[in-house]
Amino acid sequence: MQTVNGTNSEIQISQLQTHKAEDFLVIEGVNKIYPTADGPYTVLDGVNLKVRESEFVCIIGHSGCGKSTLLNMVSGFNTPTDGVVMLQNKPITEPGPDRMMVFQNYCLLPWLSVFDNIYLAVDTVFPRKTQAEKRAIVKEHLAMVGLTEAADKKPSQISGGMKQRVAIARALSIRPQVLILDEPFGALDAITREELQEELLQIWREHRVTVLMITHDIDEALFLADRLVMMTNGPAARIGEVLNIPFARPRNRRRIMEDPQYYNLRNYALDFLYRRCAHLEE
Ligand SMILES: Nc1ncnc2c1ncn2[C@@H]1O[C@H](COP(=O)(O)OP(=O)(O)OP(=O)(O)O)[C@@H](O)[C@H]1O
Repeated sequence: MQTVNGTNSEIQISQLQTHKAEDFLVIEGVNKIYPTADGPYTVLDGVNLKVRESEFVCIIGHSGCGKSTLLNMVSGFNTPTDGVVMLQNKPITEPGPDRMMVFQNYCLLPWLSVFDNIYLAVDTVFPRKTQAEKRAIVKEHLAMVGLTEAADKKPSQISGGMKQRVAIARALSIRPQVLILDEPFGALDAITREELQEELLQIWREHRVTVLMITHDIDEALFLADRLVMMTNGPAARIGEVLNIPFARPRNRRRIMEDPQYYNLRNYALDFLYRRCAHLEE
């Protein structure tokens, strides 16, 4: 074995670590068939994807192609008909606090305050921590999303953007390894959406959490992701192509939009979604 600046064992260890980092989350040969009144309905057919630790991956595809079905298998709320989804070499068979989901419709408990919505999650996952420790975690995460002042408000008293900040803070407060976002900003106005994208990038940078995010917005994906996974149309959808997004981080929206590569990538993705994914299906 060739050695460079070190012993054989050092190189073997670094190779192992590289291998492990690349195989952090593995989706392998996944098919999903739903039984329906009209017979079996194949939603996903042969989906394979490897996600590195701390990677930010966006998933795009036409409505109904099976994006949520796929991410629900990562969260453990759904299971593949064939194939396997593994996190750090362990098959995912059920939901767990190592994988947290954030949905478009926030899913906050309306009768609890902002503070208590997060506290409930922290208390459930860390029952042995003291009350003071749990309150400190909640405060830290409220501050992270700029909502310290809104701690005592009920969800009905805050805006959609604030609700989504609470949902993100709640998801991160239990320190998941994977953050799964299902169109999290789909219901927000354009300005709030851009603000939250910036905040999400900052949080991701600080927490180094692995992110899987469904979006319908190519610009959002180009701003946020390391890779954009483009799915073919359903039924029997699969991953058509994966686009590497090369922009340096930290990203500046204006700067990347001035980069000629931006429009090449954007046009490439649009072409895939509106022309080639249909062709692939044929
Ligand atoms: N439990 C189920 N039984 C039968 N069919 C289902 C079930 N769940 C989802 N489907 C169907 O599977 C397909 C994929 O649904 P899914 O929600 O995963 O798509 P999606 O790409 O996330 O859609 P959207 O972008 O509109 O949210 C759809 O045709 C849906 O109707």
